[in-house]
Amino acid sequence: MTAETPPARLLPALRRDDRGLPWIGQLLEYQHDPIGHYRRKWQLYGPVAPSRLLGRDTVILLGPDACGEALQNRDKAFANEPAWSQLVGPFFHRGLMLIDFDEHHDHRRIMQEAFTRPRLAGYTRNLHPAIERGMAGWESGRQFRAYWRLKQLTLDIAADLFMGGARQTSPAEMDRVNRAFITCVQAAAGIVRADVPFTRWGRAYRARKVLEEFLRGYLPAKRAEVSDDIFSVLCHIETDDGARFSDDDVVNHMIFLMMAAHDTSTITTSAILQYLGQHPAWQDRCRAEALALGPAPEMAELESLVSIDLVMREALRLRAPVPVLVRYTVKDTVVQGVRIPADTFCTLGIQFTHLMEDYWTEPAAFDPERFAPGRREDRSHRFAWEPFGGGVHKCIGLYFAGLEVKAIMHRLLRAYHWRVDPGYVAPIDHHSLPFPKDGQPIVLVRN
Ligand code: HEM
Repeated sequence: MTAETPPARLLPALRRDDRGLPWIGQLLEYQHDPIGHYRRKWQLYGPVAPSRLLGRDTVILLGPDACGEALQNRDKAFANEPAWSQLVGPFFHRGLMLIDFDEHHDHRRIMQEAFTRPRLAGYTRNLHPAIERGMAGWESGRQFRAYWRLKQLTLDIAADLFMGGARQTSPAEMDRVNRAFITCVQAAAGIVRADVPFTRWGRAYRARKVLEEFLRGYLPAKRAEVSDDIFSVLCHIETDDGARFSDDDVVNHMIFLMMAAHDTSTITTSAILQYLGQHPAWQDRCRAEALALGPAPEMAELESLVSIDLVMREALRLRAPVPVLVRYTVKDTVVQGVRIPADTFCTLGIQFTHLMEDYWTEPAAFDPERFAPGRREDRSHRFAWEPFGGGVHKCIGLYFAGLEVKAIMHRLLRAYHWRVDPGYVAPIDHHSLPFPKDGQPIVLVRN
């Protein structure tokens, strides 16, 4: 501590009237209205707020300064594995997000090789046929639930791009694998957190086994032959000094990547669909850009879709697919002058930051121009806009995600137009990642 640094303050005590239910604590209040809950916490305690969740004391970090400190993690006090493993650990263990410090650095260095620009350009070329196949049966003029359609689409894209279509797999087997992924993701919302039959966690333990067996079955073939799907890429990539992934690493990373890639992209595309349906002028503007390109644009062309890019950024702000990050302190640390003891579970309120009036004008309004040159409200603070996280665990797939979302929107806009009631408010389920409970009904009409 320097002479000017004031001594760290103690974490405020949790008020008697702010404890929630026995054991569950404030989980239900969060799930009912996350932003309202965090706003109240911010008013009561400021950026480092005490809470109680599922029988344990928890700290909520609010605002870009507090979240930024944890993400930068200068004193290496915040670890990912002990935090995320409590939410999704048994099902996504040893995925990149659930590895820490030196080991994480080593794995990330290898995985980076799977996301270089030439590789991304290759994935982009494969995206278009996968999207075309996935959207082939979409009807015109009839209502359907957009969220579930898009979820199926992103799963199909992932099967193609990540596993090379898993060519010897029957549709029934692929369906079983897709359902296993969904089951693992849904485990995050489980209250009973053990391998107990008929619970979300119990089902997810069995689903993880399905995924492991499936991927292990393909491993020898993927090791033997080089192809441009991510499964094969993970089998063959190597750093300059010869570091490679073991078979276990490949299986663990594949399971995590499939999970990380599909729900997040589904949430983003479905939010964009809603906002463009409610803002026809933006839809027309985005369509004009999409029509100016050919049917299967290259990576650089997708990157030139300026309006779709602005809309995507705004959708990620308003409906961050990962609204909260979690961390666990492996030693005492200080955030915003408040001492957080070792062994504390912390949540970082990313979505809350995205709606703070200090950094955004009319934060609840859909206004993609706020990201345009000249305004750049996302630069109001280094950590004002963090849908992909920050620091060493920042999303490694963020460019891939942008390309996938733009490729889907490019095809949708060229083929269809649609309207959504301006008064429609998506009824969001906040049990794990935020999704519209009504499946987001929509009518797409062929252009
Ligand atoms: C709109 C889409 C996406 C969003 C909003 C998103 C969001 C995030 C966030 C917030 C993190 C940080 C987690 C933390 O700090 O604890 C993260 C990490 C990660 N994401 Fe994404 N993601 C998206 C798409 C993807 C895609 C498409 C892939 C893979 C192709 C991917 C792979 C990963 C991986 C491997 C990590 C862990 C990185 C590490 O720990 O080093 N994500 N993502």
